[in-house]
Amino acid sequence: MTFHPPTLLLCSVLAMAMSAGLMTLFAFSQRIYRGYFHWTAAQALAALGLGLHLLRDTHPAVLPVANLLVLQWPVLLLAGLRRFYQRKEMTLPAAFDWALLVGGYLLWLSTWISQADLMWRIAAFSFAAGALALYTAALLVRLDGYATSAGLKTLSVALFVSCGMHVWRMVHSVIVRHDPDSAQVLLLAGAVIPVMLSLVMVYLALLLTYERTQHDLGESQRQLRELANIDMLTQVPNRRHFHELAGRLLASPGAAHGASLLMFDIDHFKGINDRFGHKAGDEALCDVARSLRDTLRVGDVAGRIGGDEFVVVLPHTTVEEAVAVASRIVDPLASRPQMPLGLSFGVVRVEAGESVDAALHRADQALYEAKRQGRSCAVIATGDNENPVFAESMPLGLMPM
Ligand SMILES: Nc1nc2c(ncn2[C@@H]2O[C@H](COP(=O)(O)OP(=O)(O)OP(=O)(O)O)[C@@H](O)[C@H]2O)c(=O)[nH]1
Repeated sequence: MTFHPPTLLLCSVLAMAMSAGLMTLFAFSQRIYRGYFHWTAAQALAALGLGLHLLRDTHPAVLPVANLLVLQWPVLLLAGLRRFYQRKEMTLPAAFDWALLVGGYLLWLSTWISQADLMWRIAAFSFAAGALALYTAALLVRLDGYATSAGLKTLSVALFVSCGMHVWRMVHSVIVRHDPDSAQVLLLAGAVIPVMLSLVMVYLALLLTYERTQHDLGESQRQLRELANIDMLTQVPNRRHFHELAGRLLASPGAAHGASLLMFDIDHFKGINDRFGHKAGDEALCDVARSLRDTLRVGDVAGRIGGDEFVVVLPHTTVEEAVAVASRIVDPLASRPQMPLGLSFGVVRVEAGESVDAALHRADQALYEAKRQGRSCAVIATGDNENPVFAESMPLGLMPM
């Protein structure tokens, strides 16, 4: 089978122009990301470069422009990827891309000027194009998102294949140079490579856009969940989320057995707000939350359930051990340089099968009793919710304010 070179070239140009057109159309109808226009420009310029090849027999002077437009493709593709991904993710700076393009182009240009033999000219061009494809593929596989991106994997495979075809084309143009069948195959390869890459590029641009949209959507959902669950001031779970977490914890087999619950608040917090201002009050709340987070183990569940009111569920912990935890929460707050803070605690054991609300109710009564007994202390409540029995308060080392 023989091919008619101008017809083959025209088909390639049309395919590339259509892919550039499709990408442009997509850009105007969808939300696109940074870098997308570089990819579209790479396609359009390569199509233009191939189109100029149609004039090479009648106007040989167009060749230097035509080949530069074809060779730029991997470098503009990388420029787009550098904008799409974080700049720091690429292992080499952009200057390397452009230096390689200039080097490859000058190699072909000097061969074109110095060699009348068409085969050597083809070999030089294939060498430059193959090196650029290999370099681009090597950078892609080192990207952080490579392992999870079908688009990047497809593109890198296409680039490796393209590199292989260029090497094969180079070897054939130099070694099997006078075989007419080979000339046909070389011609076919020269037309197929750009079309293959441009089709992969359309797929990649759509897929990367889709992957980025999915990623952004997941990130927004994560942020929304955080906004709905976490108290923004203190960064501990809010009341609703605490109920969820504590309910799940107490329902888990074994965890409910031997769990304790601590409810505490800052003594005379209203006075702190009134005397030092709301900002100082907010800072006090943040310091309490920090001490709470630093003290808890993995598996403990804490929450801010009111203005200055916090609660903690400690699985596999006796009430005596829970009082020791309370003391550890208070310790750093006692040496606060701005003003020492006093905390009062209600401590209860969570009975097997008991709901979070029932345990909270008893802890609230114990906290009230701790306030009544002079604050800066912990009171353990036993018995049931109707008839709680309060133990003697245990001071937690802070002077009452
Ligand atoms: N700075 C600040 N204050 C808050 C916040 N939420 C609630 N408050 C204030 O916290 C104070 C809570 O005070 P009270 O519940 O009366 O208790 P208290 O003054 O600590 O008194 P005792 O608990 O009896 O020792 C109120 O004045 C609320 O306005 C907040 O997010 N930031």
